[in-house]
Amino acid sequence: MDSVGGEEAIQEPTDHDERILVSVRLRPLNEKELARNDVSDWECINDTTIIYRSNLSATDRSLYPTAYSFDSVFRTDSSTRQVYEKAAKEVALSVVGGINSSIFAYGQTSSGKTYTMSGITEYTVADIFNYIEKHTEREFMLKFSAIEIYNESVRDLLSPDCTPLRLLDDPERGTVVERLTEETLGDWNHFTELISFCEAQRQIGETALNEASSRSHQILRLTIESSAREFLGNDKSSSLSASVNFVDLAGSERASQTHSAGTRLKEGCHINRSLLTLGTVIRKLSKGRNGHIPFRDSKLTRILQSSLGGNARTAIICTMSPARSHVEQTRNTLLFASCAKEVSTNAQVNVVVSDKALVKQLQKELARLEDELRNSGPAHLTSETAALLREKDRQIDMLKKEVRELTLQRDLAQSRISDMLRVHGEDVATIELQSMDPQYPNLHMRNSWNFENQREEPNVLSLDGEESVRSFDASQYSDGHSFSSDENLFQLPDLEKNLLVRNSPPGLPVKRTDAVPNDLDQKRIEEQHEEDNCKEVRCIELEDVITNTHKHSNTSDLRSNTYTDSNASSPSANTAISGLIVVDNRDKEKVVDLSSSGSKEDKRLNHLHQDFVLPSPKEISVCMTGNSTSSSRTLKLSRSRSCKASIMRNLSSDWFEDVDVIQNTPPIGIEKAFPGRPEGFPKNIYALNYNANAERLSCNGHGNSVQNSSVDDVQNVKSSTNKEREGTENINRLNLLAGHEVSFYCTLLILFPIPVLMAKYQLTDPIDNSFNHCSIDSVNL
Ligand SMILES: Nc1ncnc2c1ncn2[C@@H]1O[C@H](COP(=O)(O)OP(=O)(O)OP(=O)(O)O)[C@@H](O)[C@H]1O
Repeated sequence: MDSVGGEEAIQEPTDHDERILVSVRLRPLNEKELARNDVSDWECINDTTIIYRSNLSATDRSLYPTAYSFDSVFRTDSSTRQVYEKAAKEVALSVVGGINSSIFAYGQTSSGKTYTMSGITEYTVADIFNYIEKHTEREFMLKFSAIEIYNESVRDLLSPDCTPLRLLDDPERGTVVERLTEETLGDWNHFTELISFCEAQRQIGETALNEASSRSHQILRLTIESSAREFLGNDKSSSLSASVNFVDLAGSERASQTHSAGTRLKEGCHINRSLLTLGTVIRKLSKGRNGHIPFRDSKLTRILQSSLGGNARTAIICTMSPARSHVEQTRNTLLFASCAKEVSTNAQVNVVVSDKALVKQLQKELARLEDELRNSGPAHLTSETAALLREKDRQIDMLKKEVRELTLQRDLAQSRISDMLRVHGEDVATIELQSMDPQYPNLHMRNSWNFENQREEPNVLSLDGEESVRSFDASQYSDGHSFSSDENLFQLPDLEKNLLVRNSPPGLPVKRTDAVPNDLDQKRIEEQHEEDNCKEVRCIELEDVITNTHKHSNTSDLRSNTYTDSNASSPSANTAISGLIVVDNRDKEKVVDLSSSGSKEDKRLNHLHQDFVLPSPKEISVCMTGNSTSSSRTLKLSRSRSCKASIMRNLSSDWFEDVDVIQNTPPIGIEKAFPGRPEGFPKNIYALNYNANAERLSCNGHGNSVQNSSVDDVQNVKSSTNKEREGTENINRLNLLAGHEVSFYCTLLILFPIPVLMAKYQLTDPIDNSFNHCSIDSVNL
């Protein structure tokens, strides 16, 4: 039911909340009460106040009030007409003005609810008929319906069918009863017939307190629709529609008082339960509409929801018995009434617009909108706006032409660039093929660029395979460092290459140097990497600074003493720290190539190695005792560009020239006590590799005489350098001391490059290879 405010409102809508009108009616003592000499303890002292006259005990006086005030109180001698006139008429007759209204009768069983509500219903209907008769300018339509809620089932009292009815939620009308009979009320007689029919249908039972006790809640509804006869059939036609509910509640009762059992007891339970919900709703509504109101906890409150706190005017008449025997039930009724008078409703006039009026109104609105649309067309464009649009169109055409020209120029430039790149790529390929070393094809397998990046940022590639390869040799280090070892890469060049290619992330290009580059940039990058690769060479400069006289100097001591300020974290730095490794990628690549190639040279080397007998560590230690105990040296490691340059030169044929020089280098005096090593031998160490066993042996102190000798050898080398001028005399002394073993060394050195020997010894038998123990690389002499 729409409530949009009407053009024909016959009553001003109530824009403010209105309290429920609450009255109390006190009935006289009935025959049964008089028969048991029950006394009346309640008295209406005025039109609004009722008091409890009996003397209360101290306890009851603190618990219960003695006076209750309401909108109206009616004495025992008050007629129903008086109750209606004062407590219900105004509210009930609001329905004729389009306002919903409800009249409740609430009280304990046999208190006079039915007696009161029957009279009020009749008076109301009678007054409505009178109103209709007086307002002939309006056309009215009355519809009557009646339901009862018996044991929580809704029943149509105007229908002989006792089938329970369902409750539906209508968005406009709220809760409605499905298939409820609505009888159009014709006249007074018709009304009385319907009332009589409803009374006959209602569930009535006999209890100890009431011979004709209503065992159900009864709701009689009268709906009134009215329209002004003046506007009937024209555009201004509208109607008012409202309903008035006459609610005769079942009486609250105590089974002990009603002596109910069986069916009556069951009825009493349902009655009390629904009344309890009604009391809860009223109590919550009396405290405001905040929070949840349990309207849906019972069908009674669900049906009366709008009447209790919505769009309706409501009046509650509480009936009570004055008998002392019912004082407790009477107090409950007064408590309910006290809460109910705090509840507010907000009733509004319900105006129903007719379909014809609604169509007229919509057509008028449509015409207005169409006019607005026509008036906003292009005909109303000003000349200034049209000129602006033409200018914009001209600019758009110019921009389109410019875009076409630029597109042609771009395509031409791209074509030229493609031709240049094609020609340039062929040149680069030719250059790269020519630059590859046919003797060491595997040198390109190890890309220095990748190697450099792996050393600086090992996590970039995150190659599991590579890490596993590195960890293989890292485990050999006695100090537990897991840094990468270049030697590991050299031992497995092909594996690394495959891993790099296979395991490289998609976004990270892995460059293989065995592939021919296709542009000059690639070649430039490789050259740059080769340059960077050379920078990786660490050189060890020996200082003849005698810091102490450690008798058993070893590599670990050297490391701890020398690199006290070394915080290098790169693998290169770590390598240098751990084992005094000097890395020259190119040297290593050559070593790998030679060691893995299985060449004749390699086989010869193996053969020689089998026949090669080194002096025992003990013998060397004895021989070196004089120098090793006299001084130990602090090694100072530093980058040296000159060292790098020297190494790069020695990688080629210059290396053999140096061998000749070394071979001709006169021996020095130190070799007097070192019969197993030639004087010039250290000069040719380019890439000596640290071996874990070396460090392990070095920890053995005096037992590692070879390790000790390696340090002394360095000193001896420098000493010998200073003494080369002594000539052939020293050579003879060296030959005398070294005997045939020294000669064998020299011969071996002449026949094979030192790096080949070093690599071979390291790879084939790293534990017994005494060269590894020297751990000195690239000595600048
Ligand atoms: N104000 C009154 N004056 C004289 N008699 C009354 C009055 N109110 C009620 N009675 C009588 O009391 C008896 C019980 O009344 P009524 O049936 O209306 O009570 P009730 O509240 O409807 O009971 P129930 O809840 O059991 O239906 C009836 O016989 C009725 O005539």
